Amino acid sequence: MSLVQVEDLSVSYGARTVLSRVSLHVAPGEIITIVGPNGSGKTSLLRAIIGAVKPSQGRVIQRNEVKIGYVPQKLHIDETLPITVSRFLKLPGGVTAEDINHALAQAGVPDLAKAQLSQLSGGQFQRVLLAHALIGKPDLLLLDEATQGLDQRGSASFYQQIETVRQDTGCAVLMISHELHVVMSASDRVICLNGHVCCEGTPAVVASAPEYRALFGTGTGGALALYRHDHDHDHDHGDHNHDHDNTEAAE
Ligand SMILES: Nc1ncnc2c1ncn2[C@@H]1O[C@H](COP(=O)(O)OP(=O)(O)OP(=O)(O)O)[C@@H](O)[C@H]1O
Repeated sequence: MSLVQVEDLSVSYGARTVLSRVSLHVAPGEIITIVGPNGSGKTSLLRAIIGAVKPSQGRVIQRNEVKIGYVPQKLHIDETLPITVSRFLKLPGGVTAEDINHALAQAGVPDLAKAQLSQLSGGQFQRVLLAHALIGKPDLLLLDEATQGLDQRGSASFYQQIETVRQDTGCAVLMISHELHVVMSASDRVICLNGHVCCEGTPAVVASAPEYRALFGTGTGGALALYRHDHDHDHDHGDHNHDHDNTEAAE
């Protein structure tokens, strides 16, 4: 049974509809990447799934007692606030030192418990946010542009970490990619959102193509893949202003 089922979901802010009749499901252990242009409703979709935004139509059905870990797009920490990683991870309450060490190890930063939050690098901070989401032992991890601000190698390394987490815990992952055409190669499915579900499919893995190497070098360990939209189907919508065909390497 699906962990989460989104049925015919629409989301509006005032008179403005930003998501229109979106349906998708997430199966246990599956990795799904959502791509789409800025403002296409990606964050709104994740927020609707966690119940932070009310649908104007349709519904989100969660499997009984499903646990969701959410890594938000941005988290503003007051840099003058002295707070250690360990203290930050304790904030949900009822969290033991063992839970913290375990989550940090799963997130690939076992030695950061005593570090100051404000002194972490971008990549370390993302991993601490990941650890925060992992503390509740989620069945589903929701990641909103978790690699934004990281360089390609940093993104690849983060994606490899996510893959390890999936292998170790069996959790499903629904993540938003901040790039239209580059996704985690371990994605089982890629869904392109543009207010509605524009199209979906598997990522074309072209790690050996010269174009891919030119873009990403060879040091990413195959964690990144280009995604090419598969346009077998018709597009009746007039609102497609993003470029579908810049990844010739996937041909
Ligand atoms: N709370 C809100 N109130 C009003 N409008 C909002 C709100 N949140 C988002 N929007 C608008 O809804 C649209 C979709 O936003 P959303 O953040 O879901 O898109 P996104 O695909 O995640 O964008 P980005 O890639 O830029 O992060 C945007 O035009 C945004 O300005």
